[in-house]
Amino acid sequence: MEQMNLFFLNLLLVLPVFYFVLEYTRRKFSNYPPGPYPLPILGNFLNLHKPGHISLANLAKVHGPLMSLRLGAKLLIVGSNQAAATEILKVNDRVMCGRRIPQTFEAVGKTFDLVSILAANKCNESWKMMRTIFKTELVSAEATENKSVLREEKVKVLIDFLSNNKGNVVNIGEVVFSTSANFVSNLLFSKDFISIQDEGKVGAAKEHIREMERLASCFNLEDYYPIFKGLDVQGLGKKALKCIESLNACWDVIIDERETSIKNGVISKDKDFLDALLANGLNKDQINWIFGEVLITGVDTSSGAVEWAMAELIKNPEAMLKLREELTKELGEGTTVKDSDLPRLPFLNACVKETLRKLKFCSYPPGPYPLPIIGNILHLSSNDTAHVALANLAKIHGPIMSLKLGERLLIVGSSHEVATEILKIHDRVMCGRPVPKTLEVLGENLLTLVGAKSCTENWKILRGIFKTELVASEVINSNATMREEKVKELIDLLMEKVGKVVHIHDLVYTTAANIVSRLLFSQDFINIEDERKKINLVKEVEKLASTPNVADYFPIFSGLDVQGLRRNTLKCRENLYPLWDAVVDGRKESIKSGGDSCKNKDFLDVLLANGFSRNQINWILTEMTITGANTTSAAVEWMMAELIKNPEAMNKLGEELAKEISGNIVRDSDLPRLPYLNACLKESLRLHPTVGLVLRTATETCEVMNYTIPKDSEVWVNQWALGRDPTKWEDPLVFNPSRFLGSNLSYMGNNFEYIPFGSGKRMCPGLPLATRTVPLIVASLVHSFEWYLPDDTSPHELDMEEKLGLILQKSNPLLLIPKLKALEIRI
Ligand code: HEM
Repeated sequence: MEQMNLFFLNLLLVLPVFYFVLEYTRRKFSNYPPGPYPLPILGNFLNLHKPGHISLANLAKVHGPLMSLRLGAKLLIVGSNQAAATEILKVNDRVMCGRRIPQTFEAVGKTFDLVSILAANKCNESWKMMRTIFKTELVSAEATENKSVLREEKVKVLIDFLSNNKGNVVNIGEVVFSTSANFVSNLLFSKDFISIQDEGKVGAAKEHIREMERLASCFNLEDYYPIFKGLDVQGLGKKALKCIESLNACWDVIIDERETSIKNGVISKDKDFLDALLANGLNKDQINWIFGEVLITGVDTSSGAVEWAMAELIKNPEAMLKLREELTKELGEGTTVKDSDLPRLPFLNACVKETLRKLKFCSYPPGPYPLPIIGNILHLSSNDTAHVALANLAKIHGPIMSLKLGERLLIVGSSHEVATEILKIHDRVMCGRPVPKTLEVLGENLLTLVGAKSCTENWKILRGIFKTELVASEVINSNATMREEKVKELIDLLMEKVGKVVHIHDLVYTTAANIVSRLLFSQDFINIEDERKKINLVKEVEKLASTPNVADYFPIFSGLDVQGLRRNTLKCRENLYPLWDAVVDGRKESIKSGGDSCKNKDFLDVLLANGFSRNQINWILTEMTITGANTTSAAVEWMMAELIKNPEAMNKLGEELAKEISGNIVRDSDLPRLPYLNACLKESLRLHPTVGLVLRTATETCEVMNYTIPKDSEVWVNQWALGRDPTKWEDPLVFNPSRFLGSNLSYMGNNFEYIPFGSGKRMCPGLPLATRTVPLIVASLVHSFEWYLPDDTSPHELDMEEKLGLILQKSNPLLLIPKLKALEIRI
């Protein structure tokens, strides 16, 4: 056995040495250009941690303008100066005319016997034929000149559309996409492809085109490791086939119509690209592919350039003014720009050139080194919880960072400037929320606020109902007595536990869940005495929803349930939904029998009146209980922990309560007279924002702090890091409620150094309820009892370790012993 171990140990030592000797010899005798040393198997992948073009530019500074790198089993040569470019693209152009086609499209090519311009791997006969047709039919000087009227017509449709939408928000990228898609489609087959009004269709076609682009640029193991060739382990080939089929369906009808017309002898005198392709004997699949290629290369690039040019002009009012002046001077007020006017507009031309120059450099924010395949997952699985790990990374990489989590791009903002850009300036775009694949098992049409992937119609309706039925100020005021009653039940229970150790979070959880359930369906959900089973059920759903699901980061796993999360979610639903079923059935019965007619309508009544299904209602009741109960109890637990750890603050709060509260019970109406209590709440939320990270997704591509944030990237704002930013807070780690006394700083989402409730469209709608419930509970606990740590632990030994699930909670639950105050406070 020992000998075996020794053998393997020797092998381990010898293999790397052998590899480096081999690589050294190969380099020495192969005369490849210089370059960074490749690692075994991986090669130089780790050298490309920034967006490829930037890493390569940096490497060229070290290794020279002509470099060689190894990517897995592939050799890559990179030229980075004029001389290298001339040698590659001019002197050796004949030899260097191949193009690498990603393996992702290998299956597509084989299935459809494609001909191609963009994706031809060499300059073969079919490529030559296609290029000739392309040049003569689409982009020859004559064709360009002939089509100037067509271009002007399409631009006029755009201008008319914008004139009809004066004062409305328009998505420039989308409408220009239609204009440029129709211009190209008229060249291809003499028809508009997309109606400018039809945003939905624009979206679908655009999505297919974008998906193709994404798939083409996706890292595919097969490209670099021949051992994987043909296996499609990442499922990219399968996806590409599906995407092509969806794209093809868009113009199959057009090709069929044209073929029928030609068969029937109906031939238009203006021949177009489609006529030329058919005349050259291309079949339908081949034509579909060529249409796809031309649209991908022609439409998205032009509409993207217009969108960026407009964004630059809006961002630079001086340039916009100068351009307006040029247009007025050359063309006069209010005239339409003609194709023939362009040569007289040098500043316009300069603006386009400058946009294209900048576009070349647009890149993702900096960030730590992503490993192949797993990306930066290890950076978030260190000993620190995600918010702390990200705050530490931000100290190195800056307040806006990009990380790769498997195949997902994650952008993280950690300063108030970045938070302002994400949650205020780009709020409309950043209003998506990442939703774990685990929850998809609950059905497609979930009724959800927190889990709405974007601000859908159902989300709007639900947020409206939430605001009017749960947190409108008259509702909050009229429910004050209910909240006081629930808190009194908690205090009464604690009276029976005087001298014993109590679990603060669990006790308050019941109170908070019942306050929310009273608002939702006018009943208690959990028996205050002890209903651990129900608490556990709700917490289990929460745990499943917050457990990272590999399928979210590696789409290859999306059809599987490797961690059993979906199976367990279904199991949980089986146990939880019957509890809601009983509530909903009871309500329906009572509505039928007319018994509810004199009762004030609650949230459930409104959901039923809006015709939401049983499955939808069950989920929203689950979600509301989770968000309402857990955030409130975690906030109370943190606030009590800080008060215990800081006896001075506890004494000061006790004094304020003794002075201001006339009876034994703290009332809701007392809260405005308790500024120190309010300051304690704010300070506790600063150090322990209950959500930790504000999670969003970008619903469109946009630019934040001059970096590109692509559509569908996850965007997190680290509110924990904002609350502890030493450039914004004096002694940021010290619990000092007095910093908020006399300060205007509020949690209403306008001060971006302090956003415990988030900000913008998706800001916490429960704020009015939380900011009345949390201080009422804490004030009642402090006013009624003295609090001690078990086992004579001294306050400063209390640990404040955190754990981050859906919310940021105390890692070790706060266990305290209540003792009656010297002057007994009880009614
Ligand atoms: C101290 C207590 C609480 C804190 C610190 C808190 C914090 C937050 C934060 C940071 C967000 C994300 C905001 C964003 O994306 O900009 C959020 C969302 C949300 N919160 Fe709260 N929350 C609290 C209590 C509550 C309560 C009591 C309820 C309900 C009864 C609630 C319901 C919600 C809902 C429904 C959302 C999702 C809104 C949407 O996506 O449209 N929260 N909360």
